[in-house]
Amino acid sequence: MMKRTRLIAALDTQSLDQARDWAETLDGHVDAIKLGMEFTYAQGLKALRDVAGQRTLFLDLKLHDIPNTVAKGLASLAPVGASLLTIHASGGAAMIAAARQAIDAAYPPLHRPILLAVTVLTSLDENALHEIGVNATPREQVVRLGRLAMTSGADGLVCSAEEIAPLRDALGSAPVLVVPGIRPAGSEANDQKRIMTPRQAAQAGADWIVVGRPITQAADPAEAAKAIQIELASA
Ligand SMILES: O=c1ccn([C@@H]2O[C@H](COP(=O)(O)O)[C@@H](O)[C@H]2O)c(=O)[nH]1
Repeated sequence: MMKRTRLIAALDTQSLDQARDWAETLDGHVDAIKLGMEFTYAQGLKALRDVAGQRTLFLDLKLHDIPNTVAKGLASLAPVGASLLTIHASGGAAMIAAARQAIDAAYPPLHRPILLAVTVLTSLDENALHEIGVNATPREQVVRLGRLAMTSGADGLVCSAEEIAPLRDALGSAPVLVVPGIRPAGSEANDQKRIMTPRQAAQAGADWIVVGRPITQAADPAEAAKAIQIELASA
């Protein structure tokens, strides 16, 4: 039987009141909330715990530094109690391995977060990759970085829905695949370049999808989340 694709709402705001309000409004309509650098830099770690409460928290800080710094950074995040955490796969094998070790050492075994490596940001297309000196298609680069990340100790990957099938072909069912760049039909792409609908991502085999503005900027965020859940359930 196919696993259900779960919905993470990205609560991208600097405001504590706004994040709390969205989290409460979306209770029962989403499976997890995402807080990232915008909220964390503005409000700090204690506010992450306040907003998350008993909810499943995807803490998307995308750590990318030398191995020692990433390891210490992840250890410092342990009190937040996030269920999913991100680092950049392009930080390299030693950095990813150091992140793995830090999580195994600093987090209690029953509360270890899923360590996700971001492959190629969903805001990048092939031209943008060429501009930063990567002469590969997003698909080739995602599979290359995905393989590196999984052999270095990551539990899963952040990718666009376009790369789910090639990643499954290359790496099988083991990686947890978390997929942003999701746009319900008819909604604006904004700064995202590699996008698919919730249904397409679910059909391709996403474990989780991450949806921000199509929910938070909707006239009725709870209705927008409900519509996405209906789309996921019927995929
Ligand atoms: O490659 C990536 C990695 C992370 N994100 C995050 O997902 C959400 C998407 O928000 P939308 O408003 O639905 O575009 C956002 O928090 C990003 O930081 C991503 O988009 N792409």
